[in-house]
Amino acid sequence: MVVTAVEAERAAFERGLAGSARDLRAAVTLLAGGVGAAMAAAATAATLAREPYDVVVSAGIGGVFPERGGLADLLVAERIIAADLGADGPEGFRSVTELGFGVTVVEALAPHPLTPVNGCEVVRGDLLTVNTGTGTADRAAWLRARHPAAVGEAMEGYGVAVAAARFGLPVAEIRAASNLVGPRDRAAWRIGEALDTLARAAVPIMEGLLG
Ligand SMILES: O=C(O)c1cccc(C(=O)CC[C@H]2O[C@@H](n3cnc4c(=O)[nH]cnc43)[C@H](O)[C@@H]2O)c1
Repeated sequence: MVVTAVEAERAAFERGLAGSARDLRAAVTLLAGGVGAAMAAAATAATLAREPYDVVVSAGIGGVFPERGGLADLLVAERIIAADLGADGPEGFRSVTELGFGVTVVEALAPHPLTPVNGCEVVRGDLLTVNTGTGTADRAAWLRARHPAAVGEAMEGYGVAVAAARFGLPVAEIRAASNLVGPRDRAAWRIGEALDTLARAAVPIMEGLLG
């Protein structure tokens, strides 16, 4: 099953699968589950409860750390990390794991091999799940310092990962970079190009995961 946040991402993935030689479109359930980890977790869990699946993929657009990649690159998670789930205080932020409440880091299936998709680089590393999209250099620097292996951020991966784990299933997260993580610059977002990358990556992603 592939879980996106919004319909445009779901449709892009479907468009990509429609071109597959083997009938991947029939083999893959595509779900637009909503924006944010809570919406993603609820939608994923509700769907997983209805029928069995082999693997769950969180897919969509996301922000890329500019020193790790560029716009329209494909980001592949090696780990999915809830980056701002915790508590702030005078000594700084502590994750819920550091507070003794749970797990904020989930190992991900990173499909191999995933070679450049129509000229776009494939960048592997940690993908951060945030509740608030980064909009300042300070926030980007804070995330970078806490997560040196992070390649990008989005808002749903951890929710999908938690739901998949509840059903004993492996999870992957794939993001096509629509924007840079840093000071807010909405005019610089390249959502159309990112959706094209997502469409072109759909078949290699699913072949990499399903074999
Ligand atoms: O308007 C803004 O400044 C802004 C900043 C970050 C995120 C948003 C969204 O509306 C994101 C909603 C949607 O897109 C994914 N996404 C894409 N890029 C990012 C990002 O840099 N940080 C977090 N989420 C991102 C996200 O997964 C949501 O599904 C607006």
